[in-house]
Amino acid sequence: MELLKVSGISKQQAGAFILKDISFTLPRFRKIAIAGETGSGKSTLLKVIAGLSQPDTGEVLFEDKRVEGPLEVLIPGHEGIAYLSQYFELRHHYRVEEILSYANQLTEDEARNIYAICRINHLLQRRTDELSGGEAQRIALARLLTTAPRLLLLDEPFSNLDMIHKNLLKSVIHDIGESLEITCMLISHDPHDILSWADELFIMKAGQLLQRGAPQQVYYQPVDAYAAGLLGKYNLVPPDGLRHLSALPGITSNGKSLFARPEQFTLTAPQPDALKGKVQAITFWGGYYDIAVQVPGKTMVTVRMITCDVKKGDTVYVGWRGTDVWYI
Ligand SMILES: Nc1ncnc2c1ncn2[C@@H]1O[C@H](COP(=O)(O)OP(=O)(O)OP(=O)(O)O)[C@@H](O)[C@H]1O
Repeated sequence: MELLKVSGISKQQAGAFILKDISFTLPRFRKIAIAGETGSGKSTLLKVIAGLSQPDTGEVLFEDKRVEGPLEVLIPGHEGIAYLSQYFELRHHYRVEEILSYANQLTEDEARNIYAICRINHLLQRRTDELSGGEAQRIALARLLTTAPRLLLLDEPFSNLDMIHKNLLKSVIHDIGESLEITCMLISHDPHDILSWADELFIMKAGQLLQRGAPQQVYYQPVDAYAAGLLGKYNLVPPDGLRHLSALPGITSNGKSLFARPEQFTLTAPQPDALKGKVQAITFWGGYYDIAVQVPGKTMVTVRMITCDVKKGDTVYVGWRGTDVWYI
């Protein structure tokens, strides 16, 4: 049985589509990351799935039961689905333990396990107005988890967190997936948050589901430049430029543009299947360098290297690392 079946969901606002004919199914215990430019409909999609936003057409089935929208029920929401908004609120002036015990549908041991996973044991005696933003968020998350959801929807959980709290929350979300086996859909703008975590990526564009696939697939085989750009830097060599790169093994001129991540190129010793070029710029990013090289046909390519022993103006040779070639 599928956990979730979304069929033909559309929603318009002032004549424009916020969501347009979205359909997909999800099995249990999956980790789905949703990426898309701002305004592409990510939050609205999660809210429709949670029963918090009313679609114009289409339906959501959760465990074979239709999720009713807010216009159809007295209290919006659906049993078994938990949605954590970016704008969550905890009731003021309560002790954390009280807030948690109101929502709790679990045994004491199970609830303790969730508090441990969410790293909030040390906060239970605090009042809700004595918490940092990151602490309050983990409590809001624990509160949702104690309602025993089977589907957890997280709307940009990493925004507004510093690196330390972001990493802490990443560990929490990782542990939720591992130990509680809850299906989770998460929205994030940052490729670092999602590529390593998700089983599958959903790319949204203008209210539509543009691409769906494993992180490696969407990263190396995006359907277009929009999907490519959401996941990091890339090279796109148009057909005109590609005619001059035929020295690279496996690369052909087929009227399309060559798509390549910077790490698919490398700097190499002079050899027949490498492109002679000149270094135009070097950018240090901490763990690697991006080296902009002008190759034949006046094409600029970015080559990513862990070390860098060249300087601007040097003549270099650009090789292909032998990974699959992708055209868009
Ligand atoms: N309640 C609403 N009333 C009117 N327009 C809305 C409403 N909610 C969303 N929209 C519009 O729908 C579109 C999609 O919004 P949504 O918040 O789903 O996008 P998003 O991809 O989550 O964006 P972001 O990354 O900025 O959060 C936007 O153009 C937004 O202005």
